[in-house]
Amino acid sequence: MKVGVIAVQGAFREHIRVLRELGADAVEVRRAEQLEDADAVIIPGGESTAIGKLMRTYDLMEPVKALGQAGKPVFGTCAGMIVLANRISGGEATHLGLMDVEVNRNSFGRQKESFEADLDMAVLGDEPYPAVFIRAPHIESIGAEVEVLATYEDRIVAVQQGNLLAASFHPELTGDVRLHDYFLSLAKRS
Ligand SMILES: NC(=O)CC[C@H](N)C(=O)O
Repeated sequence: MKVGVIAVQGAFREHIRVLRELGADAVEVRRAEQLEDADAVIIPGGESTAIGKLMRTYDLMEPVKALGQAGKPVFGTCAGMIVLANRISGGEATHLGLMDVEVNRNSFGRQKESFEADLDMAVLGDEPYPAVFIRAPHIESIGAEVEVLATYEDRIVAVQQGNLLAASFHPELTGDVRLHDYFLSLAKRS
């Protein structure tokens, strides 16, 4: 199982570490060729404007879009979720626009820069999932094909649309590998 992690900015090293711990062949992606035989892709957290700009500069937008449209799993965390969205509140220009969600970029920002919260996520079992939020976005609205996986204080913070997965928080920063494991299970099925 080869998983490409977009490695232009942000927390890509942490994703690579978790994926390798789970036995996946994780590779840092900075060139389109590195995505050629990828079974799945992760877009990490960081800063969405920077990630979007660098993905365009390195010609990574089209190949990632093509993988997602071909049914390969794509997981966006925090800024990566913003990069996946097809609407950004305030009318900002979108990036990949693959996922039918509207995101609010800095909904948990300023007053609460970062925090941890236990989330109920039925797809991960009964045990609460410890989520780390850092200047986190949330999902304001979703299309008909999108399933809510978790909410925090009535805000949607994790979603799935078939092969596409997105979370407001940073699953690569907690010791809990269940969400990466779930993502890899989607890749095995596809
Ligand atoms: N930790 C994060 O990835 C923060 C994302 C940030 N709010 C953005 O707009 O890109």
